[in-house]
Amino acid sequence: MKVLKFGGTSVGSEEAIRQVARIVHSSIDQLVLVTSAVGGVTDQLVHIGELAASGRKDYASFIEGVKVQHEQLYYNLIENKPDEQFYKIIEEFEDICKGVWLLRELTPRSADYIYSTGERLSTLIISEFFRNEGIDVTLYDSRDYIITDDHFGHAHVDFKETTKRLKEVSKTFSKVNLFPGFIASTADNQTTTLGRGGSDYSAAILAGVLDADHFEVWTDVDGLMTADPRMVKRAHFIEHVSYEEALELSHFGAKVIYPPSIQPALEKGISITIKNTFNPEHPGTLITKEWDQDKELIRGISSIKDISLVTLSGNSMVGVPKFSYRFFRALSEAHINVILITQSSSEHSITVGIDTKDSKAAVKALNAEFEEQIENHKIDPIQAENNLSIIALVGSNMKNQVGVSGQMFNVLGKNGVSIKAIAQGSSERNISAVIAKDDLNKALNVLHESFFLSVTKRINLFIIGTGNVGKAFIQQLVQQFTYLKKHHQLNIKIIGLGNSRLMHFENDGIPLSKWESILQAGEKYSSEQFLEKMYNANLRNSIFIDITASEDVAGLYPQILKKSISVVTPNKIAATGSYADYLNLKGMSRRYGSRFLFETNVCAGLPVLSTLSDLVRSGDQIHQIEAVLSGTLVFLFNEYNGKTKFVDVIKKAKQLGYTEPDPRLDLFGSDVKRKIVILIRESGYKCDYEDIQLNSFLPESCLESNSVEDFYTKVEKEEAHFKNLYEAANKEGKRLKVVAKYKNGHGSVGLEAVDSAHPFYNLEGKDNIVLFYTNRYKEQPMVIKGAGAGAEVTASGIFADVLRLAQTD
Ligand SMILES: NC(=O)c1ccc[n+]([C@@H]2O[C@H](COP(=O)([O-])OP(=O)(O)OC[C@H]3O[C@@H](n4cnc5c(N)ncnc54)[C@H](O)[C@@H]3O)[C@@H](O)[C@H]2O)c1
Ligand SMILES: N[C@@H](CCO)C(=O)O
Repeated sequence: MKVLKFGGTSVGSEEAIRQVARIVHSSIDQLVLVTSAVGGVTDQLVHIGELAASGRKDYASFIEGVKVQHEQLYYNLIENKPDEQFYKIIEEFEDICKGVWLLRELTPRSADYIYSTGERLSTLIISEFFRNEGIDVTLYDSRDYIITDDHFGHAHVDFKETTKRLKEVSKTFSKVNLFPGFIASTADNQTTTLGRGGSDYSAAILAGVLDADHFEVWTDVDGLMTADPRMVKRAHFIEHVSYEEALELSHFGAKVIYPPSIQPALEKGISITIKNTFNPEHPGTLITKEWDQDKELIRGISSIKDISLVTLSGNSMVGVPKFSYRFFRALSEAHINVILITQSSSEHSITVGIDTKDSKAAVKALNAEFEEQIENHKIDPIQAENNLSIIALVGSNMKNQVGVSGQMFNVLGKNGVSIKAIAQGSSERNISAVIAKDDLNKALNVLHESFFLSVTKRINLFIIGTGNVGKAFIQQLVQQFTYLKKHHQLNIKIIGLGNSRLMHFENDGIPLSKWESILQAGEKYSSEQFLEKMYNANLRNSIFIDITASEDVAGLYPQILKKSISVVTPNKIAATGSYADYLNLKGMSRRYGSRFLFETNVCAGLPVLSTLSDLVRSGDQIHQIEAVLSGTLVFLFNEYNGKTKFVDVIKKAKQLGYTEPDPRLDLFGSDVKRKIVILIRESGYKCDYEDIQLNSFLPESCLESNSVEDFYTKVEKEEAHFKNLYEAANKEGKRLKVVAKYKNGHGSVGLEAVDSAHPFYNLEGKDNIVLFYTNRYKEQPMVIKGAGAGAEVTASGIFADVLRLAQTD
C-alpha cells in the first residue's frame, strides 16, 4: 500500500484536481490519499476568524467568498450542484464564525474548527469527483481516526489510540482511501489541527501506522534541488538523498517538506518520493534511510536569505555558565527560534543567527535580561547585525572527509566573500557560514561550481582596451568559447567592456559575435563608472583585464585587487612603478585572495615569467640574465638593410602591431628597460626603472619630440646615422641587437653587434630570447625563445593567464 499526499497547489484548481485523478487512476496499488485544503483557502479561513473576532461584520462576505469558490469548483468538476453534506459543512462554519463574532473572541478551539473547513470541503469535492470518474474511493474523516490531546493549533497525537483505530479501519479499505490532512480530534470529539506542515504530518502518520510500502509527497516542483534555482541557474535535481540530508536541505530553505512532519514515516524506515503533480513523468527525489556513499561529497547547498546575528559578549562571561543559560532562556521566552549558534573557545562571546524578522524582539529581550550587567559594563550592549544570509553545504559524505571546509572557505575567500560566523555540527553533515546578504548569490554559485564537478564554471571578464591586442583577445575567446565549455567546463563571459571612449555592461554576458557594434552603441566611458558597475555586479570568478598602455587604468589595480577581483594585464606600467608599489600589489593579491598576473609584460605570449616564478619558488637562484626583449627592435634591425629607410621600417613594425601604442617607447629603449626591471624583480631582487643603465642607439636629435609624427621626421633626417650603424656591423659579419642584461646586481640595456657564434645572432622576425643563468643552470643557461611581439601571441598569453585563474579554485 502507498500513501500519497497532495498539497494545496496540487488541489488548487479544477485542472489540478483532474490531474490528481489521472495520477490516482494510473496507480495499480492500493492507495491512502491525504489532501490539503484548496490552495490559499486556509489563509482565507484564518482571516475570517480574525475579522469575526474583531467584530467586523464583513467577515460574512468572506465566508460567502469561500462558499462560492468551492461551489464553483464542485460544479466544474461534478457538473451538479453540491449536495447536502457540502452545505452542512458550510452551515457549521457559518455558525461557529457567528459565535466568534458575537463573543468577539477566537479561542484556539474555535479557530481549529474554522480551519478544519478547508480540508473537509476539499476532500468532499475530490471524493465525489473521483467517484464520478469511476475511481473506487472511500472518504474518511481524519477526526475519527487521528486522535490527539487538546493542544489546539498544534495538537499532539495519541499514537496508541490512533494506531488502534487506523489498523481497524484499514481492514475494510477500498482501492483508494481519502483522508483530509491537517485535522484530527480529541478523544471527546473536539476538532484539532496538527500545526505547520500538518498535511505532511497526517500522511506520515498514516504511512507509519499502516506500514505503507512507500510514501509520496506530491507538490508543484520536481523534487529537491542542489541549490535554490532562482539564484543558481545550474542547480539540478537530486535523484536520491538520505533522510538526514533531506532534513538538512529542507531546514535551509528547500521548502518541499517540513522536516518534523515526516518523522513517523522516517521512524519506520519508509522510503519517500517527492513528486511533481504537474510533471508526473519526472522521477522526483527519492528519500531513504541510506545515502549514496560513492557519489559527490556534497548533496546540496542550501541557504536562508534573511538572517541577523545577535551577540552576547563581555569580559565577565568567561568561565561563568549562567550567562549562556540566561541568554537562551531570554530568547526562548521571547519565542525566538535560534537557527545557528557559535561560541569562541575564549568564551568571550556567544553569537546566534536568527530570522531577521525576530531581530528587534531579540535585542529587546536580551537587553532587558542583561540590563544590570550592561549598566555595570560587564556585558556589551546587545545589537543585531542585519542584512546577512546563511549558506550551508549539506552531504553525509562530508563526514571524516578532509578538506571540505578548506575548499569551501578558500573558494569563498577568493571571491571576496567575508565570513561572519561559522557552525558545523559534529554529525559533519552540514557546514554553515553566515555571510553578507549581497554576497549570497555569488557565494551560492561559486560553491555550486566548485563542489559539483559536472557543473560548468562561469568566469566573468571585465575588459578595458579594445585596440590591437584587445581585439585579438576577444577574437580568440570567440574561437575557443565552445571548446572551453565542452572540454574544460568553463563558460567565459565578457560582462563589462570599455575603451577610452565607450563602455558597455551585460550581467549575462555581452554577445561575443556582436561585441563591436554593441560597444559602439555603448555609454560614455569613465573609469569610476566602470569600477562601480563591476563591483555592483558582484559576480563570482571576476577577472579584470587591462589591455591598454594607460597609467590611469594601471592605477586602478590596488582597489580592484582589494575587492578580491584578480587582474590580468599586458600593460607594464604597474609592474614597473616604484618597488614599494610593486611589492604592495603582489602582497595585496596574497591578502585578498585575488591575483595579479602579467605574463605578457615580458616577451608577450612566451612563458617567461611563469618559468621564472617556478624556478624561484622551487629554490633556484638567478645570477645572471641576458636577453633580447623587444620584438620591435629585433624586427627593425632584421629588416633594415640600408636600402629602405629606417623610419619606414618603424612604421611597418607599428602597422604589424609589434610596437607599443607609442612606438617611441620601443625606440628609446624604455620598453626594454621596463621588461628587464620586471625580470629582475621577479627574480627576487630589488630594482627600480632608474637603476637600469640605458645606452640609447638613437642620435640626440631623436630623443626629444612633440609627437610620433615629429619623431618620424627626426628619424628620417638621421637616416645616415642608422645606415652607419648597420654598415659597420655588417662589414664585420655581425648583426645588431638591443640586449638587456642583469649581471653582478646591475641592470643595463644597450645596442650590441653580435657575431654568428652568439646565441642572439639568429633571432628571426620579431623573436625574443631570454637566457637565465641560475644555481641549477650554471654552465648552460635556461633558454626561452620565440615570437615576442604581435597582437596574436600577446592575446594568447593573456588567455593563458585567464585560464590559469579559471582553473584554480
Ligand atoms: N603589441 C604587442 O605585441 C604587445 C605585447 C605585449 C604587451 N603589449 C601591451 O598591450 C597593451 C595594448 O596594446 P595595443 O597594441 O592593443 O594598444 P592599442 O593602442 O591598439 O589599444 C589600446 C586600447 O586601450 C584603450 N585605452 C587607452 N587608454 C585608455 C584609458 N585611459 N582608459 C580606457 N581605455 C584606454 C584604447 O581606447 C584602446 O582600445 C599595451 O600595454 C602594450 O604594451 C603589447
Ligand atoms: N612593443 C613590444 C611589445 C611587447 O611588449 C615589443 O616590440 O616587444
